[in-house]
Amino acid sequence: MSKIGSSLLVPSVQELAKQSITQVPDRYLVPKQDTLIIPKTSSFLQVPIIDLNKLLSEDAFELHKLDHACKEWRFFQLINHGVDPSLIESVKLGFQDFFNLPIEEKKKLWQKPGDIEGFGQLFVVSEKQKLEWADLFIINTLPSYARDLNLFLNIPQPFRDNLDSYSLQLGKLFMAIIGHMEMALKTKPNELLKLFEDVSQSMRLNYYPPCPQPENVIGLKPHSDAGSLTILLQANEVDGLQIRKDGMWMPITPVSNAFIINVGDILEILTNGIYRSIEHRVTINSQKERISIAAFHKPQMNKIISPIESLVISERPALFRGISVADYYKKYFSRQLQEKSVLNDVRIKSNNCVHKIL
Ligand SMILES: O=C(O)CCC(=O)C(=O)O
Ligand SMILES: [Fe+2]
Repeated sequence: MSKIGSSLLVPSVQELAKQSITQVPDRYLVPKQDTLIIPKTSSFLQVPIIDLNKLLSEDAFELHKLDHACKEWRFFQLINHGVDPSLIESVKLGFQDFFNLPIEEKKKLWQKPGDIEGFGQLFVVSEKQKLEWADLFIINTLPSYARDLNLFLNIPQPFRDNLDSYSLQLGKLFMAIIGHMEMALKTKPNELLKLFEDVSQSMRLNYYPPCPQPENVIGLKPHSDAGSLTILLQANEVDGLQIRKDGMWMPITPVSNAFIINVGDILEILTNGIYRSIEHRVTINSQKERISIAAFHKPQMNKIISPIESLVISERPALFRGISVADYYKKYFSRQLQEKSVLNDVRIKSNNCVHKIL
């Protein structure tokens, strides 16, 4: 498979954090993040919780809740999702061991110049740019024939097999969610689903070490995900994820046994802006490491993405021009992560209507 991007090689932050430094190197120091935060105790703002069991039993109210969550929050937590809880536990434990492998072992799985899979970072396009306080492991997981076997087969067991089962279960879960979104959006049957035949899934394992100056670093800059839907597993009990809500940042504490699901750019394009991608960021803790696994889902690289037919009507003309998935990702990986800048590039600019950028 041809490669869709690369990122400059950077040192491991996990190794740096092990050295008990008191002063963070300049490359990671960012201006203080805007801290307009919605307090966690704010009771009027409840992150939507969607129950997949209810959706599967054709509960009309739950379908309405899903639609509302995607329109108003662009983000929800999913319970009763059907993914095997013992598998999830094994994946969490496997993740810890995987990142705790000796650095010599991890180097065998490090990103190669010109590629993005493996241990490393993303969106590093200049030696001068500020870096995030995190290490990643990136891997294409579905369809299984698209896997880089050199990388995949070098993941130690039993983590490799667990990651394999986890990726298959999440792929099915993704299709179930999209199927329900299609019903909520009242598209023609299969209009969205058919784009995701042989769904392409990649995973990003995020490891955020503790930092002695947490307010001066950022774990993950404000961004929207490029894919259609992200299924995120917060893999330990440390908070850090924040979503942008009404111009403020809202910290998210995962509900137990739930997945965090968020709308990405490609779904915003396909739904003609009815479901919009959500900006989010990750802050760092002074004492504790944080780990998470994001699974991104997109149509195959050669597919053209543009607003689907039933969602383009005279009162709502197409908001985005068509672009191939491959070209979208090439843009995404060729620049620093910056809010919704790539999506804004494919937005149709019209004189009569000012489209909301966020
Ligand atoms: O670590 C998290 O909670 C969020 C990760 C994320 O946003 C991403 O991997 O795109
Ligand atoms: Fe993200």
